[in-house]
Amino acid sequence: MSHPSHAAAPPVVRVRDLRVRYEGEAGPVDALRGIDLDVPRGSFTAIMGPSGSGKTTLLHSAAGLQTPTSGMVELGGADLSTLDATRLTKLRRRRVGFVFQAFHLLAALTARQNVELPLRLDGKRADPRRTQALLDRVGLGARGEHRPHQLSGGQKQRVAVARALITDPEVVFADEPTGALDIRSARDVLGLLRALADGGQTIIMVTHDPVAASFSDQVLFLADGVIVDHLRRPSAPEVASRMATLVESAERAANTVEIV
Ligand SMILES: Nc1ncnc2c1ncn2[C@@H]1O[C@H](COP(=O)(O)OP(=O)(O)OP(=O)(O)O)[C@@H](O)[C@H]1O
Repeated sequence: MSHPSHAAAPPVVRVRDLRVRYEGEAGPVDALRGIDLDVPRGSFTAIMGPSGSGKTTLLHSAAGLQTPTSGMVELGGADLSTLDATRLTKLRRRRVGFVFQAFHLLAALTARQNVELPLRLDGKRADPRRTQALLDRVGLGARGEHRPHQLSGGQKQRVAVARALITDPEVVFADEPTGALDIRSARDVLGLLRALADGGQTIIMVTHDPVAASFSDQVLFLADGVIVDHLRRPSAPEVASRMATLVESAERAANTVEIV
């Protein structure tokens, strides 16, 4: 969890009784079935759970990328359900940052231009000193003029992290940020995320990897659309063991359905 000095501050993300139902072809799917969550400012939270447990749905709902069926999401004090489409777009552009598994950098742009893109899309000018400071922060101070094809996977993801930070967002949401990286680059990126959280940046990350989760302050375990467990100051073996239990019971439940 966050440093004790943050304890009295209001949570940067508040989720109450969040529910998401998809109308699937084979009938409705309740992807989230009543999530309550407070995320302290400056904390690093990992979300884990078996495939289909609702991780991505939770991340997207908390980030304002999708509208829940019911319940409340508050981000930096703004209740997302009260925002019209224009305000929601502004909130997504200015107050949240995203990091994706597949980097999503534009191939034709340099690292510097990729980092500045969120500001340009918002009709703003980038301060070159700020861009340079962010490139320095992610260890790519000398690579600002490189294009994505001239960078390694880990370097591309670090550009993506700098891009997520350019608007000084309330929260950085990361969806499997190390899923496409080798072990060493993954650790570099996780170390960077950890350092950002230590510097006060709030980070929420979906991951399948217990080692990645061990860089966080707290791990939330989802199963079948509810939070069933959480670990503070997690170690990778502890996370792996809880995940193994969850996956086992998810498989048992799936088998039961087949037998019935
Ligand atoms: N657009 C959709 N329409 C119908 N069902 C959906 C849709 N998106 C997700 N689902 C279902 O909702 C449930 C939760 O999906 P979600 O992608 O949030 O899980 P997840 O934990 O992120 O899974 P994974 O680890 O496999 O990415 C799953 O049963 C999934 O099949």
